[in-house]
Amino acid sequence: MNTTAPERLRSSPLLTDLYQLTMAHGYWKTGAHNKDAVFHLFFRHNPFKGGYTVAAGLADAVAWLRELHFNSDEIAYLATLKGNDGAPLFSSGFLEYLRGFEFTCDVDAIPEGTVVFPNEPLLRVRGPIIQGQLVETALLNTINFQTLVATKAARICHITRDEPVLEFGLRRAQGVDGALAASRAAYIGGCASTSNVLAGQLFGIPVSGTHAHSWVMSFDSEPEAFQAYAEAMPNNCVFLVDTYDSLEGVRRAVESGKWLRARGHKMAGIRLDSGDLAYLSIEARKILDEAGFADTAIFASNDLDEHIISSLKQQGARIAFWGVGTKLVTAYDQPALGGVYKLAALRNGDGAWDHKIKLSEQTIKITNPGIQQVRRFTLDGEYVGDMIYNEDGPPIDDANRTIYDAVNFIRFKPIPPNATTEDLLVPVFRNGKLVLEMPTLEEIRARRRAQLAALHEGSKRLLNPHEYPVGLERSLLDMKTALIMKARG
Ligand SMILES: Nc1ncnc2c1ncn2[C@@H]1O[C@H](COP(=O)(O)OP(=O)(O)OP(=O)(O)O)[C@@H](O)[C@H]1O
Ligand SMILES: O=P(O)(O)OC[C@H]1O[C@H](OP(=O)(O)OP(=O)(O)O)[C@H](O)[C@@H]1O
Ligand SMILES: O=C(O)c1cccnc1
Repeated sequence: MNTTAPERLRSSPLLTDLYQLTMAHGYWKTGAHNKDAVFHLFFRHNPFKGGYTVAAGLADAVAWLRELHFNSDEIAYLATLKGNDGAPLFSSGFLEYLRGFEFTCDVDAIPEGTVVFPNEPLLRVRGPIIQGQLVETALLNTINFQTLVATKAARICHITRDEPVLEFGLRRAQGVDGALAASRAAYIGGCASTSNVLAGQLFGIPVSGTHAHSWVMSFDSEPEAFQAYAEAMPNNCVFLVDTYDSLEGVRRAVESGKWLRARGHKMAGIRLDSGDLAYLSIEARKILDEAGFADTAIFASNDLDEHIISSLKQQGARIAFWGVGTKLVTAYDQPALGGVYKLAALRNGDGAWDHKIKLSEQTIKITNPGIQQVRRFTLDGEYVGDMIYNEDGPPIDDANRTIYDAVNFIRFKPIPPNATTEDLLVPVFRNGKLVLEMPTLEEIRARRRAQLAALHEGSKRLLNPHEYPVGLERSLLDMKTALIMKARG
């Protein structure tokens, strides 16, 4: 077996489900492969029972699409696959087609860092159906996970407010790629730094860290450990105080803090990693303040998430830096976003679009047709509703901006006429060529910050958040209803 360069592992066209290739073979064989189609990527529920979601992962999706071609190793591998009769799974003609494959679609997407909601297309692919189909799995893989973790990070950071959240997840993340993607997404979502040094090098995320229990345990006593650390790392001193007795540990840290101060350095912090973090942080704060170390910060870690942090704050915890690992990078309480990718339109022989819906017993799973765009309405700096409309439909009646719930049509909301508008999907690829100047991570973070600031507090609370209004434009609703009626005979 060939060893493949690690970069190719992440950009390979074989990063897909086999069925995408069997369908591609089918489209090619029936000659339908170049029919123009439109697909949308969306999710049906905000994760973590929350009121919003933060889009992330587009940069990786774009990187994958830019590299989309089949090299000779990949074609050779596909040629080895056999059907259940022992004959080759794919015909040599199809493999030749793949050898010359070029991505020529138009892609529009909602930029990373944007606050998004259920049923909104995060990404839209328009072009030959064989291409739109072949990219499904990789797009879902990159966008689902990073969107999930960026949202988790945003929820945690919303609760800590201005107090920095340090992402400590590498050791518990889902493998190497999961860790890197999680560090990137966590930074987009609002974390201040990562402990993952490779993510620091690759993405330019600030790195930070303290020390572990093993450092303390490797000395005969805790004071010796702190003193040796102060001497070795005088400009990065956060002492982990809970190896034996947390409050006694704080008193011992103060002694090394005095040593640091006498030499012009600073005891940056102490870290609590077990026990009652509210009580211990309050007591530690008193010890530090009384010893003249008011500028020494208290760091805390230990299986934290937004709910525990919220409770700790209610208990008056005096924690200034929050180290969060496992529950952030694994999205512990909801390990998948559930984003899907669905066909919405197919061009017919007359050159017009045939709009498609998928029916389901579950109303929520009935897809929305159209060539969708999302229009966001803002009033006095606050988002008041999002309208999903069909770019192929009649012009939007600006005098009637009512949005209709996609699942329950009798729920609707009129949008005030003086609300300003912004269309969220922007061109990313045109005819297979990248046309979007990709934003930096800092720009993405700034977008997330501004977006969350414009979202009503009620949508951001942890418990029973307000459901942000998202609905269909009237003519799209009418089209959806007609398609459902037609499909049901
Ligand atoms: N005051 C508090 N209120 C709510 N949750 C807390 C509080 N203090 C700590 N926790 C959380 O409780 C969980 C368990 O902490 P607990 O003190 O029971 O065990 P621990 O400190 O992890 O024990 P170990 O010594 O095995 O590390 C952790 O997720 C921690 O963040
Ligand atoms: O708790 P997390 O949010 O995942 O944050 C990272 C954890 O990793 C380290 O613990 P370590 O690997 O030493 O394990 P332990 O604290 O569970 O003993 C650190 O002390 C944190 O407790
Ligand atoms: O720097 C730290 O304190 C750290 C890093 C990784 C995991 N836990 C803690």
